[in-house]
Amino acid sequence: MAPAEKLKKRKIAVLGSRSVGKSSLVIQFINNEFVESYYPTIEATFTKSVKYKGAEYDCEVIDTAGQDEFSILNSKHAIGIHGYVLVYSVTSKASFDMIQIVYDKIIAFCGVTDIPCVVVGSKVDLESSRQVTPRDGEKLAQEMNAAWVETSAKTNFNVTKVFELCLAEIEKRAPRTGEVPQTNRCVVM
Ligand SMILES: Nc1nc2c(ncn2[C@@H]2O[C@H](COP(=O)(O)OP(=O)(O)OP(=O)(O)O)[C@@H](O)[C@H]2O)c(=O)[nH]1
Repeated sequence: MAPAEKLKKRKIAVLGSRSVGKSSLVIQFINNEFVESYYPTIEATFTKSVKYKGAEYDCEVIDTAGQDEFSILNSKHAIGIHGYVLVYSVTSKASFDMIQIVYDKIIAFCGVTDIPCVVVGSKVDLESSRQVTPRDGEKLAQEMNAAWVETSAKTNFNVTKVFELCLAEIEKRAPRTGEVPQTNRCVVM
């Protein structure tokens, strides 16, 4: 097998409201650690090789700054991205409402009707502060034709699963490997 066939490059962007635990999720996935203190992210990119369903993936994970309804989608978070991890906190209804807004921005920017995506309810260890039910999370993901999962970066619950589900969503739509994701939008650089 040629090296290019062995290692499939996949670029995954992690988006969502501020402080929902995007960095914690990514750091738990990459470094297997949880940091309690909060430092707002500007942007950080991490790489990790992941073995999934017999194939080796070279994953580039982009941890973005938190979004709100007024943020403009950064072209770097749309062009060349294979899949999306959209994170809300189960303890914040406002962050859950932001998922649809962010999703709509990606769809509009890319000029497509469907994107490989996993909707993630984070901080599930804080059950007593829950504001978003699993049923609501799952329903929203279904409407987006996306996967859905609840996680805790703190207890390392379902963290790897997030990225496996994202790879599965990517592969579902792009069975031929190594393709650069398509956008229908012209971009003036
Ligand atoms: N209890 C609990 N706290 C968490 C979890 N994940 C993150 N946190 C805490 O939530 C706060 C924000 O986490 P970050 O990972 O920095 O959030 P973020 O979404 O990257 O934030 P921005 O960079 O501002 O967008 C930190 O104090 C974390 O320790 C979790 O699974 N459980």
